Amino acid sequence: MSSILTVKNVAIGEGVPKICVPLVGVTVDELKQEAEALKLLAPDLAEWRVDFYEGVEDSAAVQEALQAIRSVIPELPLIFTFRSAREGGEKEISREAYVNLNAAVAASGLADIIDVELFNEEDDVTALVEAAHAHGVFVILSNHDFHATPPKSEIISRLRKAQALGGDLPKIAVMPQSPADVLTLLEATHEMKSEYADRPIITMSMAGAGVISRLAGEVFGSAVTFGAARKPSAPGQIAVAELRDTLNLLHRSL
Ligand SMILES: O=C1C[C@@](O)(C(=O)O)C[C@@H](O)[C@@H]1O
Repeated sequence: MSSILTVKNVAIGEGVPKICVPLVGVTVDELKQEAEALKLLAPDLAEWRVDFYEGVEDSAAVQEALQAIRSVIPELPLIFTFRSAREGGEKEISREAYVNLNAAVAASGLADIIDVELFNEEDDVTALVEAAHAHGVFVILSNHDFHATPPKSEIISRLRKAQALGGDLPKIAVMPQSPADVLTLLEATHEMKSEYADRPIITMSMAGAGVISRLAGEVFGSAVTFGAARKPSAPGQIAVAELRDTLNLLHRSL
């Protein structure tokens, strides 16, 4: 597999890390307004965090919102993400609902990438990866620790598992308790990228201390960085314009 993943015209894994902006609206109207505001920021990708949406448990309402978002940003690669409460998201839904939700969106042709949490039943993960790929949809296999930073070996082992299970973009977000934890995430990223990954990976250390990891992906090996429009979807996301300036500054220095 190539170490670059091209989604619409965006080459993930090449050059400057790609900027993704999350949509976190509760209603369809809010989502439309957010999508309009996001368009002006011209990010490389958008992520719909469906766990914030009031209609998340109603499949017709999810399709309606997805169509509304798509009508505003038809060309932008779109990630569909239900982030569970146990991994820092807004809600918890049943195992069956999670699988059905993601499978329906993968089949709809309205999202380019679905985010599947690695720590689901392995059968569910494999089934969702297969279903997505059957529809030409890519998969982020993700893991989040909102409390701590696991040891380097554990971070690498989770990213390798995500790759082994067929995730097109293995991803991990961890919380630093100290500057040393940020270094652990950066070292794990660099080692994964240089020793094991045959595809782009996404990593970040969250909150203020971790901001450096959202800026330095091109140096250490993370291909996508999440920036905030109005409201961040996780601690440590910075505004898109500042993010872009810093990414470009680092790119020019390399
Ligand atoms: O997993 C991620 C990364 C993230 O948690 C962050 O820290 O930027 C933000 C989430 O919206 C996204 O799904």
